[in-house]
Amino acid sequence: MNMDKEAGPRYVIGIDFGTASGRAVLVDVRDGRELAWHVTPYPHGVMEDELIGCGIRLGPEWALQHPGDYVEVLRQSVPAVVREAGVSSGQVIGIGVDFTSCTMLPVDEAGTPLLLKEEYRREPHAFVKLWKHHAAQGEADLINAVAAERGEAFLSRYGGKISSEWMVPKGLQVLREAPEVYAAADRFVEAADWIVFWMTGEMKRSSGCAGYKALWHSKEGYPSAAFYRALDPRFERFAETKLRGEIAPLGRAAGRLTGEAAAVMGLHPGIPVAPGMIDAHAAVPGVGATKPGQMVLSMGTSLCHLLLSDKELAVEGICGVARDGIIPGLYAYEAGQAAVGDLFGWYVQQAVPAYVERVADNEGVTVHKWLERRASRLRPGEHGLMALDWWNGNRSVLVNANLSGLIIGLTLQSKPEEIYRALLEATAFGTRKVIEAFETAGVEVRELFACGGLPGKNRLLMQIFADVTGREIKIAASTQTPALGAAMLGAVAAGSHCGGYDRIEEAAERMVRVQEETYRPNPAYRAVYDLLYREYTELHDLFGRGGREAMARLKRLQREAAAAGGQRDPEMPEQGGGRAKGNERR
Ligand SMILES: Nc1ncnc2c1ncn2[C@@H]1O[C@H](COP(=O)(O)OP(=O)(O)O)[C@@H](O)[C@H]1O
Ligand SMILES: O=C(CO)[C@H](O)[C@H](O)COP(=O)(O)O
Repeated sequence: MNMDKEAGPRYVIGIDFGTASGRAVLVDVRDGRELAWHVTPYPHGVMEDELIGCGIRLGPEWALQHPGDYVEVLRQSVPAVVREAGVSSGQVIGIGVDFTSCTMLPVDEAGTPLLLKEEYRREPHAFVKLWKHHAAQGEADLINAVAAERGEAFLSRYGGKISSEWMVPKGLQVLREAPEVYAAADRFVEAADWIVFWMTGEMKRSSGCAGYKALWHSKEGYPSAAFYRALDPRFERFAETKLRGEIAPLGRAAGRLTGEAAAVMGLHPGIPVAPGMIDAHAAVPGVGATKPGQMVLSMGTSLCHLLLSDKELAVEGICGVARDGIIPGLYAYEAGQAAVGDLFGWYVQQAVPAYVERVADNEGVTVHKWLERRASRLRPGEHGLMALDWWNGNRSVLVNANLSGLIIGLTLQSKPEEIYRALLEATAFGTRKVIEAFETAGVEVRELFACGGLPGKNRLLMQIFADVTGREIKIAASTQTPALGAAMLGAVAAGSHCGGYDRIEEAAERMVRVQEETYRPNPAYRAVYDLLYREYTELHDLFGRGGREAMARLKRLQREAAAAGGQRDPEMPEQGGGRAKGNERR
C-alpha cells in the first residue's frame, strides 16, 4: 500500500471481540484520541443450552459461538467507525484485533470452519468453543494427572495446573466425544487467529494465544508427542498436525488486508493487520503499563490479572507466564477469575425479586444501578454475609472448574442489595488472593490499573476493590482499553515508515492516558475488610483445598441427571452471559 497517496493524519482501527459482542474503535495515531467506536452484538450470542436454529440440546458447562458473528462485527462496526469519525478510509494505516481466549474452532484445509459445511451444521463439536466452555474438565483433570506423573516441566509455567478453558483439553474433548469431527479438522485454531486469517488469508498463530493457552514455548515448542500419546494414543500427533502453523510474534504484521476483506470492511486492500492478541493482554498497552510491578485488572465478564515483571518465578495457580508475552523484555504473568461481571449479571437476571425490577424501573435506573446505590449505604460487615465467587469455577489460584458458588450468613432479613454487595466483595477478595499469591512467590505488585467495562459501570465495585486490596487503583481513561491496545498493535504493525510506530512502548507513550481520578482505600474500612478476608480465606481453603468434595459431587450428579435426559426446561430464560441484549437491558 502506498501511504503517500493520502495526505493528513493517520488512523488505526482496533477490534475487540468480547464474550457477547465485538466492538471497533478508530484511533488517531498521533495521540490515541478515540474518534469513534461501534458495538455489534453477536447475532447468535453465547449458546449454552442449545444450538440456535436447530434445537439440539447442549450438556452442562457448554458455551459455543458462531464464527459468522465475528465477520458480522467486521461488516458492521468497521465501516461504522470510519463513517462516524468522518475520515477517509485511505487514512487508515493499520488494524489490530484482540479476542477472548482460548476460544477455538476446527477448520478444514482451506481455513473454513467445519460447522459451515452441510454435514456438520448440527454437530456441536464443530462449533466455536468459547473460552468459558467448561465441559472439558474431565480432560483437564487427565492432562494434569498425566503431566504431573511424567514430571512435565511445562506445568510450572502454568501455575501447576492446566485449565479446562484451554486448547489441549478442548481438543481432547473433541477427539473423545466426536472422533469424526477431530479427524475432519485440518487444524484447531484460536478465533483470534481465524479472524486475522479471514482478513489477510494468512493462517498464523499469535505467540500470545499459543504461549498462554496452547502450551507452546518460544524455545521448547509444544510438549512432546509422547506426552500427547500418554493422554490417548489417537492424540499423539495433536500438536504436530492440528496445531501446526507459523507462530507470529508481536510487533509485526501477520499479513495484509485482502481485496475481498477490504470490500466487506469498507477499507483499502493492503493495510497491515497485527497478529491477534488475547483481549486481556491487549489491555496492558491499552492502559500504558510497560514497567515491572504494574498489574492490570481487565474487568468485564471475567477478570484477568496481568502483571509485568523482570523475574520469572513459580506462582501458584496462575494461567501462565511468558517472556516478551506482552511487552518486549519483560515477563508477563496472567491470572484470573472466571466470573465477575457475569456473576453480578447472573444475580440481576436470575435471582433478584420482582419488586426490585419494578422499583428500579419506576426510578428510571437499571437493576444494577439500583442495587449499587442501595448497597453503597451499607458499611463493610453490616450484611453479615460472605460469598465464594466461584459461579464459573475457580481459575486462580485453585484452577478448578468443579468448584461452584456459595453464600453463607443468609437469614430471613437478608436483602437483595446485601447479597449484591456480598457478591461484589467476594470478587475483590478473590483478587486479593491472586495478589497475595504473586507476593508470596516473590513477584512484586507495585501499582494497580483497572480497565474493561466494569470500572465505568460500577463505582462501588471499584471502591470495594481499593478497600479490600488496600491499594490505590488507577482507571484507564479509555473505556475501550483492549480495543485501544489492539489499535496500538495495528500502529506497530504499520511501523514508522507508514506513519505508525516501531515499538509498542513508543505507541504507549504517545497514545495512552489514565484518568486523573483514582480509587483510594478508606483506612477505616480496610481494617474490617482484613477481618472479613480471614473469613473468606477460611471458606476458600475449606472448599478449595480442604478435601471437601461436595461441590464436585453436586456437579457430577448434575451431569448424570442431564445425561439421563433431565436437562433444563427449554421454556426457562437464558442464564447470565447469554445473548447480549438480555444482558445489557438490566
Ligand atoms: N452496573 C453494573 N455493575 C456490575 N456489573 C455490570 C453492570 N452492568 C453490567 N454488568 C456486567 O458487566 C459485564 C459486561 O462487561 P463488559 O466489560 O462490557 O463486557 P466483556 O467482558 O464482554 O468485554 C456483564 O457480565 C454484565 O453482567
Ligand atoms: O481467558 C481470557 C483471557 O486470557 C478470556 O479472554 C477472558 O477471560 C474473557 O474476557 P472478557 O471477560 O473480557 O469477556
